[in-house]
Amino acid sequence: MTTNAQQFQTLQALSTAAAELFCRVAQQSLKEHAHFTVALSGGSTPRLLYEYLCQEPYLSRIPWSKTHIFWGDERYVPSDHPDSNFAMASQALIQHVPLPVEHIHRIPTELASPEQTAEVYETTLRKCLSVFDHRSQQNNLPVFDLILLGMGPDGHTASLFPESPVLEEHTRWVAATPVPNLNPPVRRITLTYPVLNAGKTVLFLVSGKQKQAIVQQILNHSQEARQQYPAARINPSGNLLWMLV
Ligand SMILES: O=C1O[C@H](COP(=O)(O)O)[C@@H](O)[C@H](O)[C@H]1O
Repeated sequence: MTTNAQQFQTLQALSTAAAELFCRVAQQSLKEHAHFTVALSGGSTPRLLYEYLCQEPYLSRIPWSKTHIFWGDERYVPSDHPDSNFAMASQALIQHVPLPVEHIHRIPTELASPEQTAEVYETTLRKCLSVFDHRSQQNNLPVFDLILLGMGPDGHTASLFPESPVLEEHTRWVAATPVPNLNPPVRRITLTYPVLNAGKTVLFLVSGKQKQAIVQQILNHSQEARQQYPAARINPSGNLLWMLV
């Protein structure tokens, strides 16, 4: 794994750098295996990146007809709900680019429960990624070309929250999880560590002064950070990049 951290002065500068990286990874992936697979994150930070990707100079550099979009996590809400990660990405990006509809692999939150949603999404990942042969040699895990992640003020990433039992999940690729301290409780669906850590390039986009101290502890590989902050346990086999503002 190689780790790299970059600090930016503005969200615009961060989003420009992230858009450049997105294009580079997409083009490289196409050379390697004729597809580009990306897992998107939710939250507020990546929205500007998504808006940039549907404009030049990025739009025409992305092989949309060979791109497959997945999600790293989702709230268990309808797909047009204001809290839906799919809805955000759809409004900011997907509706504006020539992406074939069958390449949009959203987390199906219309199913009867978050558990069933997680199971069905895992089956989707297994089917799609075996067709593309995006599997790691050793343990047959799916290997996304690019995984975008964010980090919450409690150190959560995707929907891996501090002290959640899902942090210890080693077998399932997708899991349902409660969100601590929320009333009424909202449930979520998340990719698990084995999948996130199999990513070829993992890019964290983190904004907010209050998160900088946590990121520093994570970058210093402190043992406390590893125990306290789920984001600290993202150690992919591929490249790990942090873009901070
Ligand atoms: O809950 C979530 O938040 C994190 C971080 O979001 P941000 O608003 O601080 O950028 C995000 O990565 C995750 O996908 C989302 O579900």
